[in-house]
Order: sequence, then C-alpha cells, then structure tokens
Amino acid sequence: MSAVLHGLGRFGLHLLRAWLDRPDGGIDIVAIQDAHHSLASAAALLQQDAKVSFADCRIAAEDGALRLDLPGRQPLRLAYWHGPAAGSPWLGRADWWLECSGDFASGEAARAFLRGRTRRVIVSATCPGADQTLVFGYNHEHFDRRAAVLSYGSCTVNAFVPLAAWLHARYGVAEAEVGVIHNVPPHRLAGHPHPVRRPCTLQTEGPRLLPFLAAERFHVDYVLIPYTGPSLIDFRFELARPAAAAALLDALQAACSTGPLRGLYALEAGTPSTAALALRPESAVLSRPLARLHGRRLVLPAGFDNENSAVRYLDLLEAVAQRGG
Ligand SMILES: NC(=O)c1ccc[n+]([C@@H]2O[C@H](COP(=O)([O-])OP(=O)(O)OC[C@H]3O[C@@H](n4cnc5c(N)ncnc54)[C@H](O)[C@@H]3O)[C@@H](O)[C@H]2O)c1
Repeated sequence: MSAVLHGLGRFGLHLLRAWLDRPDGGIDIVAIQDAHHSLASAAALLQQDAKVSFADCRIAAEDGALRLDLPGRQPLRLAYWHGPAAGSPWLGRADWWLECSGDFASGEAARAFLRGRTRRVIVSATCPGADQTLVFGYNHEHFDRRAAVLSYGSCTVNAFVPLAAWLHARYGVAEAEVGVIHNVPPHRLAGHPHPVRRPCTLQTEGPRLLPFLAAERFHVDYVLIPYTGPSLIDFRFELARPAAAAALLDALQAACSTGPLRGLYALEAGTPSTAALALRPESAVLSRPLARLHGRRLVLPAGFDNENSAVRYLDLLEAVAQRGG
C-alpha cells in the first residue's frame, strides 16, 4: 500500500523508525512531507534526535528526497516535500495519506486529502467525524472498506480501551477513572512552562468505543507537564463482580504474556523508571507491585511512551492493509 507520511513531529519520527524496523508489513511510504522541517532539517533531525535513533542508517538529503541506506537493504529514497499540505505535489498520488501532523484531525479536514489515487486517510489522533475509529487489539477487525477516514484513537485511547474491555469481559467494569501525566514535545516546552490541566479526548472516546462504560461513570484527569520523557497513566476501575487480587493479576499477567493483550500491555514484576519506558512498544506498562484491589476498587498504575504509540498506529495500518485497505 503506497502511503504519504504527513508530519515529521514526535509521532511521525517514531512512526518512521517503526516502519523501517518492519520492512515486510505491506506499507510502502513513498513520500514524507512536513510544514516545519526542510529536507535538510529533516535529515539533521534523523541524525541527531536525542531519543529516536537512526544510527543504523546512512542518511542523506539528495535531489528532493531523504535517502536512507540500511545495511543489507536496497537504498530507500523517500520523496520529501517541505511546505503546507494544501500545496503538496503528493496530493492524490499514493493509496493512503498518513495524517500525523496534528493539523487535520477532523473528518472534514482529513477528507480534503481524498483525491486522485488516495482512497484512505488515517489520522494519528482522535478525529471527530472520522468514518471509523479503530483501536488495534480492540476493534481493528471491524475495518469497513467503505470507511475513507480512519482514526487510530490516540495514545491514551489505545492505553485504556483494550485493557478496560478485557477487564469488563471477566469481572465487569461498573465505572472507571484514568489519571494521565503527559509530556510535551521538546519544541513545545517553551509554551508550557507549568503543569496544566487539559481535557483529554479519551473522556469522550472511552464511552463511545466501549458500550458498557456510561459517560457519567468515567472520568479522565489529564495534566500536561513541562517535560519531554515518557508519561504516566493510572487506571482505576470499580469492578461489578468480586475478584481476588492475586487471581486477577495472574490472569492479567497471562493475558499480557500469551493472551489477547500480548504486545499491547506488559505487567512488570517491578516498577520501571519513567526513563526506562522510552521506546517501549506496549500501549501501557503496568506495575504489579503498585497494583492494588480494595474491595471492588482496582488500581493499576502504569507508564507509557506516548510518542511510541506510533507502533500501534503502524499495527493498525498493517491490519488494514491485510484486509485489502
Ligand atoms: N506525541 C504523542 O505522544 C502523540 C501520541 C499519539 C498521537 N499523537 C498525535 O499525533 C499528532 C502529531 O503529534 P506530535 O506529538 O508528533 O506533534 P509535534 O508537535 O511533535 O509535531 C507536529 C508538527 O509540528 C511541527 N514541528 C516539528 N518540530 C517543530 C519545531 N521544532 N518547531 C515548530 N514546529 C515543529 C511539524 O510540522 C510537525 O508535523 C497529533 O495529532 C497528536 O495528537 C501524538
């Protein structure tokens, strides 16, 4: 499936890395475009980013393209366009438009990219007005080929939804709360000098995606902090049925290791430092020593590399491609 990647911010950078690591996933990124980074600054970003490493690639900016040489592989030439999306020479020229800039996160805005050969726009954020929101590991199998604008959810939606669905199937979830302490991209630090409470799109997407979760029985507390590392996310559930803590956590452990939550979550025997969460591919890394059950109140403290939620987005792209996307 040929694809244009629009947006080389934190999410786009993580996506590019994940895609390079999975050459056989059926996705062929043919062009990258960004309104902020010139070709030279995009090449420099790949060479110098403090977190996402491209040290295994020789990177060059040549003839309007990013050239990436990976050992043992054919050189990759990704056409590069620096400028506003509306003026892109890549409009309508690939099967998919990967909308990762954050600037077109509504169905109406995203539909502008459906032209020529481009039959699908996949938005890296919650997207009101999208034809479908598909959360990998929860409802990605329900992909409908008539859906032209897809949303993958968000980092918090992906962290919460499959876990809540799994818990509900076993114990019933009567209500839930999520507390998020979220980073900001390095280039936005100056604009965020203090912690600030913000609405989170999980607040509306959680009950919309999970029929058992009533909106009035779900709450998200989201705080953006002036810090660029991995983030924290704590889940609190009121279970509908009684459970024994050890049995519940053993079942959760099994689901994360070999069951339906495999690859999506880890339940760690220790409590990883936030720094150790960098580049972890799971949607959330839960800490068993911090987990607790008081009566029917289950608390699951976790952390996540929210930027690396790009891995879930790639999972979704591959799943959609396999279904004839
Ligand atoms: N960062 C995350 O944790 C995360 C996780 C999941 C989804 N998303 C979603 O992905 C989309 C993009 O998010 P992001 O985190 O990549 O945002 P970002 O701010 O890092 O990048 C967005 C855009 O900002 C511009 N930009 C990059 N560097 C810049 C600089 N130094 N100065 C000025 N502008 C610069 C680029 O044009 C880039 O496309 C958003 O819709 C977001 O909601 C982000």
